[in-house]
Amino acid sequence: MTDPTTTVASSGAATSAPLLRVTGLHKSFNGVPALRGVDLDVRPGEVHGLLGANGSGKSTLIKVLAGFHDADSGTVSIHGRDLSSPFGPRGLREEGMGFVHQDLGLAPAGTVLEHMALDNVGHASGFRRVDWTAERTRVRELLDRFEVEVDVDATIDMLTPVQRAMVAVVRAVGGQERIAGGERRGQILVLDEPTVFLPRHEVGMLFALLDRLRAAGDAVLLVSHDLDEILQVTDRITVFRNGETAGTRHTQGSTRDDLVQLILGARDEHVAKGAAVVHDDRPPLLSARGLTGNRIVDLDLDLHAGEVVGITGLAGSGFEELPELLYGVRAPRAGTVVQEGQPVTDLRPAASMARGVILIPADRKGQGGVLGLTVMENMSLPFLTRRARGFRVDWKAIEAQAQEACDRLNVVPPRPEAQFGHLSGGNQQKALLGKWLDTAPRVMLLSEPTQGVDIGARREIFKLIRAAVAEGMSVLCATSDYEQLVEMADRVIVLDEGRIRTEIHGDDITKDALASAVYAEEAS
Ligand SMILES: Nc1ncnc2c1ncn2[C@@H]1O[C@H](COP(=O)(O)OP(=O)(O)OP(=O)(O)O)[C@@H](O)[C@H]1O
Repeated sequence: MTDPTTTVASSGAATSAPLLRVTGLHKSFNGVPALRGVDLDVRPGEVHGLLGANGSGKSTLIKVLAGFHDADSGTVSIHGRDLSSPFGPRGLREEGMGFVHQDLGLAPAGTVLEHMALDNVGHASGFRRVDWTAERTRVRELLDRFEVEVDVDATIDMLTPVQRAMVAVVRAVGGQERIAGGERRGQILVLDEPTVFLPRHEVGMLFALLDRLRAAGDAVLLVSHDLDEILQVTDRITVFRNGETAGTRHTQGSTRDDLVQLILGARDEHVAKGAAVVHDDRPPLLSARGLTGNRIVDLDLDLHAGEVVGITGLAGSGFEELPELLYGVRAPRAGTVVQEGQPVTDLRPAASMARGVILIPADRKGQGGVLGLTVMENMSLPFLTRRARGFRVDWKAIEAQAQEACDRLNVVPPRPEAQFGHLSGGNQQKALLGKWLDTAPRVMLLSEPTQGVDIGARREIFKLIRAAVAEGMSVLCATSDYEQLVEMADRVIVLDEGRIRTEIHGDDITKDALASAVYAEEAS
């Protein structure tokens, strides 16, 4: 089923000898294979995309390279030198690899200088005096070289999101430069979904930094689920499918459909949104009047049965805040909320849940699920009391329900007893969504619901949500993912500085229309 790696003649980076070559790498967890002989090569001066459905093995490969897991077999060669796992706790860092994970690994109170110096200080053997003057010069030079304009004495919490991401990138590259010493070798930087937490308008700044790494002869392995982003920024793309390499393509000449086909092993199946049957003859399921929060100012909103309402805007425009205000995670400064004609007096999460209003937060690891519990335990949390008879909990019924939900949602692995924290990110999100849909909510408040979710699973999630909406649920979806809004929303509200700038309906919701509404000049 594996399609041999395509080698297309091209100029420059794509034809030089690889900086990193992975051959036949295997890794199983408790006898279940996660990597089944993957191959990958990354060349100097290229940004190489790594794509694959949730659970296809991308993170497992990165964790092997980073020394977090040992591979069962296979080789990795860097700069032409063959190495075999285990690579030790520092992984291949000493060999010139740097890793930037989604959370960036930066402490809010630490300064840029402290973070960048940490690698040198931390790995010196025994006690060593830190020559702060020399470190300051080195760090400034490094930041200047990559044109990252930040004050080395600024603490991380003073930086913008993209500045933080750029510091993490330069830190990863700089750390290896120092370790390698002497003549500068090409570095290999692994970036795991770096744009997920970035405001849309800042993504370009990070990509410009990747261009500078490319020009310096470094290589970047970029993991992402965003096909447009991958097509925009990479030179070549490797796709994993079920722990195998499904193929490698040159980006130039590849289309979205080609990639979807490689990822899913099937053609893209667009889910038609269908005409919404909005019940605006009845009282809205949820209304807000004069709602004011930290960013949102005096907002009026009605959510009717049978509709998906999108809300978007620039980062900081307030759209991110709305689900939390309506759910009661944070108290509004002013305004009223009415549910089906009844004023809401207790606007707190537990009371919202009891009224059938649920929130699925963006940060699923931090807020949505309990990593140490099983899938079944996570899925059953919302209705444990309903499944209890006296002091006894009907675990058989819970297990049957969890199994049914895993099958329906295509959760991999489809085992309710699997530990939730061992599921890939997208599968965690599907499991969480499944549990909430099973509570038959009246109103679902979503915040970036398919972040880190692969294209196949996204479609499944959209289908489930549309089905629940057709039954009379109402959805508010706060996201900066325009594609998601095009696919899902019946109308989209665009916020600007906390106020409604415009509203786009039905077929007028296109990526272009959303982008121009979001970025429109103040004059509008
Ligand atoms: N520590 C672990 N224990 C057991 N199984 C694991 C562990 N880590 C990963 N797996 C399994 O290995 C497979 C590959 O997961 P991996 O996280 O590498 O996928 P991924 O491609 O990174 O997915 P995503 O895009 O969702 O992040 C999955 O089936 C996952 O459940």
